[in-house]
Amino acid sequence: LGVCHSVSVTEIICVTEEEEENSSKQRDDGSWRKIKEREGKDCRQAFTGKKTTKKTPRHMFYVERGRNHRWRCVEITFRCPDRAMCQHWVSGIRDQLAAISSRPKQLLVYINPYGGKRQGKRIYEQKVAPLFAQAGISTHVIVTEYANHARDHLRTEAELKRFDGVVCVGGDGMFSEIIHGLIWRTQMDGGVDPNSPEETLLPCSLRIGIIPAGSTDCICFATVGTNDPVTSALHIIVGDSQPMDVCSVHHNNAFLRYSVSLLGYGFYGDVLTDSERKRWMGPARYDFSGLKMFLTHHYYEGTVSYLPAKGIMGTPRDGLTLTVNKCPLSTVCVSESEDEWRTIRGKFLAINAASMSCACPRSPKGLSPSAHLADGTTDLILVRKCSRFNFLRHLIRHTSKDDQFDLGFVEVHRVCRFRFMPRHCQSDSDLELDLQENSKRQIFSQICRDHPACGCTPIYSSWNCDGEILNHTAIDVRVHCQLIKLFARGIEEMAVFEEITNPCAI
Ligand SMILES: Nc1ncnc2c1ncn2[C@@H]1O[C@H](COP(=O)(O)OP(=O)(O)OP(=O)(O)O)[C@@H](O)[C@H]1O
Ligand SMILES: CCCCCCCCCCCCC/C=C/[C@@H](O)[C@H](CO)NC(=O)CCCCC
Ligand SMILES: [Ca+2]
Repeated sequence: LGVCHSVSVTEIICVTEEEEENSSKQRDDGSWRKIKEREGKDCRQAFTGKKTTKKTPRHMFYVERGRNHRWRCVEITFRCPDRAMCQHWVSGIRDQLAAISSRPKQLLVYINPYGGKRQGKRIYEQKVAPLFAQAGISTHVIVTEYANHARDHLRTEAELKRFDGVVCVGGDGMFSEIIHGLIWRTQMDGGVDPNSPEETLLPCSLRIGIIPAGSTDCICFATVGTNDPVTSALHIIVGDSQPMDVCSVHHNNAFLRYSVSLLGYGFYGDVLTDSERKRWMGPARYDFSGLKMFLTHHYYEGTVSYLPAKGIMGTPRDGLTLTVNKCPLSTVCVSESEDEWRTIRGKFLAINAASMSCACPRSPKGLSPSAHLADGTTDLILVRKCSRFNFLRHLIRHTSKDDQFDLGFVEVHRVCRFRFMPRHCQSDSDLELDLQENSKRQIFSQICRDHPACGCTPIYSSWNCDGEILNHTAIDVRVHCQLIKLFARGIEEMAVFEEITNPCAI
């Protein structure tokens, strides 16, 4: 009593009416249902000014915040002796909900039934579909039958005009399929050539929701704050919008792939190559291959050149984390002239470009904790050849509050473009020599597999591009600011429960 409980209209999922009071009753469809009474006390008072009434319960479903950024849908029952007054409230709430134009009404859903622990279909059917139905969202669901099914459907067939958004049920690999389909389609429809690295790409208008059902799910974790299907479904229903950068990756002016999370050469490339052979292990394959590649301790030589970002977007060492929809005021590569480029040659254990924090349950603060999702930059992290002990210190710091960049062999640059050239790729004659050298080394490394201390190292690693292996090692990467939008709002600071305004609402 005397407690004031308020719910923002933007966080109401729906209101429903029951025609009779708290007892078993017959519904129009002939079935029987017991009305549950829950938590209605405070709000019942707000509606009636009286303590108890017994007529015409109205149920309101709304978002309640739990721990660790999790959201739940909870129900409140209102009772009111005055039917007209009650009706007035219900239709008032419904009108206000209908006026929120950012809420999706029709969604195109792709489910990868083989991602993560192969639970995608069950997760969607049991946890997500009932919420969408309750919120009055209609869906067209496609369960994929093969890899790239979703990408190809989006590229050519999907009737995108019918929908307000696309939902991806799966992991980072499935999300990657969705963005490849959507970005490609958007460029084709707008007459832009996605093969040219110099083209300014057209932003995609449809928002994407991620229902996590993969192995790492780092894009969901880093944009919502948790890997929880119900939380993601609620962010979709309330119509959140979070813009996000996308990197295009080219090789010799030919398009290879897009990346939104990690582009990693060396350690993360090798972990991925090794773990792909162990898909049968499920998510544990990354731990196994991670340990193996840590022990293997390969380093790679090459040249990294980059265009530093300029503007007011801070540095990777700021120690700030992304908070709710704080969009950058300005970003950017002020000039793209050649003399702005910087070049670093060396021997690297890892070259990582993190366009967002890459936070995931393995590393709750991520590869680059202050990386912004939507500032048009990526954080280029160079880990030079060092001892196993030092590399372990660097890795362990991803799991604690310690700064993983505060080590002599690690450097980090906020950039909007970069290129990588493996050392042995620099000219055709070099390449021939190196191919010979590489095959010799590979024979050696075969022989020396059990003796990692002897230092045999293959010449090339591979690029891990959001969990997919790239076919080329020499790449040209460019960040496209806010090319896509998610049904998310970044990670909320726990104190910010009241009205949240989006300074760059779209
Ligand atoms: N029906 C399907 N059959 C086989 N592969 C599929 C199918 N649908 C999608 N895929 C592919 O499965 C791969 C893995 O999917 P997903 O990303 O959902 O799970 P994951 O790899 O376990 O998780 P994460 O990417 O988070 O590590 C993706 O590259 C996707 O292209
Ligand atoms: C001794 C303890 C050391 C612990 C060190 C933990 C450091 C973890 C950093 C995690 C970074 C994840 C980056 C995410 C990349 C995704 O785009 C990609 C696709 O899902 N996942 C992987 O490549 C899977 C990558 C898996 C890496 C292990
Ligand atoms: Ca970024």
